[in-house]
Amino acid sequence: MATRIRPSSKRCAVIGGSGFLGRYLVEQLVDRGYSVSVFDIRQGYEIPGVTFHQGDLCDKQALLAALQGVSLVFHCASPAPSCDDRALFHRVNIDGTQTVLKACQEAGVQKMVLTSSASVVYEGTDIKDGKEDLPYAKKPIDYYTETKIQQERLVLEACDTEKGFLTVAIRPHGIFGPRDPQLVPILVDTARRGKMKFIIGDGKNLVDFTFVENVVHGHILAAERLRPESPLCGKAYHITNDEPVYFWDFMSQVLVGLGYDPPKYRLPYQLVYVLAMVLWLLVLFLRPVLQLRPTFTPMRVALAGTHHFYSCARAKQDMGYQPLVSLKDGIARTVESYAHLRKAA
Ligand SMILES: NC(=O)C1=CN([C@@H]2O[C@H](COP(=O)(O)OP(=O)(O)OC[C@H]3O[C@@H](n4cnc5c(N)ncnc54)[C@H](O)[C@@H]3O)[C@@H](O)[C@H]2O)C=CC1
Ligand SMILES: CC(C)=CCC[C@@H](C)[C@H]1CC[C@H]2C3=C(CC[C@]12C)[C@@]1(C)CCC(=O)C[C@@H]1CC3
Repeated sequence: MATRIRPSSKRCAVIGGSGFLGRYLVEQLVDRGYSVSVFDIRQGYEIPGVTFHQGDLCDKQALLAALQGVSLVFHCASPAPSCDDRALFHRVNIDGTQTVLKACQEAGVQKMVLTSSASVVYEGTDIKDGKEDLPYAKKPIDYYTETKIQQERLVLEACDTEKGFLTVAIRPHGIFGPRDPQLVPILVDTARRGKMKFIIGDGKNLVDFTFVENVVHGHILAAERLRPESPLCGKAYHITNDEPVYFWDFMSQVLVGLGYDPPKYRLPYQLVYVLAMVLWLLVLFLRPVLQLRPTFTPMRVALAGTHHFYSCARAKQDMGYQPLVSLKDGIARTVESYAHLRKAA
């Protein structure tokens, strides 16, 4: 029989630690004196003292090897929302998360912090100052959201104070910052292709964009405050910058910061949404013969034209959360870091 190493409270594992958020989390944990193991299907970087375990989270044996002696697990792995592969989302976010839970329990892990998403309650229509008690979306906008809902449910239901296995879910929204592979690169690519000329709707829809270091701060606070007697057990928490911003102002600030023109012509939201729907149906119809990836998907149009901002009052109350970096500073640091994506003079 394999000998089990006794878990140490400062020993943690970050599943998905090679990703955008995961790497920031690892760096901050190391700075705070944790000993960190990363488990991911890819190794993106090296940090002295951090152990990398390359593997698929659907493989319990591979996970067990990485979880030896670990008392705290952060699970922030997921396929990218843009991949649109239902089977993959299901396999990783649902079946894989069940495997992670089993492996944690077998390895004697005591706490697990899941990176969920605020979009688990979003159905493509306005959410203003949404609280955590909103019901899960009955009609999720995509497969990513559908499987994030089931993932969050599984993790929160696994919380069991008697067995000594505690869980909590963090729901960030619109994470951005230096090294983000999605938001700024998609935006710049769209601008370079001359498709960032239009504002969808009246331009006054408020949205949360959250600087990555604030998201990390929320995760670490949650881990450190998660105890058998604490209110965090089995609960979900919104973590945002707590400064909702007009979606189109945020986009314009990033674009202008990088030397591109901001969008200025208005298009009615309903019209663009219907056009995106038609285009999407056409793409589905042509899929057997032609692989197309339209910029304007119904999901993206909804994100760009509706309100979706969330209250983080519960995180403030239960874990003393306050954002550390303001939106203004976060945008400035992000723009500065993407010098290579600046418009050529
Ligand atoms: N980026 C955002 O705006 C938001 C992200 N989230 C959540 O935050 C988490 C982290 O997201 P990002 O850092 O943006 O994504 P990312 O794509 O940069 O990182 C995800 C990591 O998971 C790893 N991974 C994927 N499948 C795996 C598998 N089968 N086994 C092991 N590792 C696997 C990937 O290799 C990658 O390193 C995800 O759970 C995502 O759903 C939630 C809300 C907003
Ligand atoms: C707050 C939140 C959930 C942000 C999510 C980030 C991405 C979904 C956005 C990042 C760049 C955005 C973008 C569009 C939609 C939403 C994003 C992909 C458009 C495609 C919307 C329609 C346009 O006019 C072009 C936009 C490019 C950038």
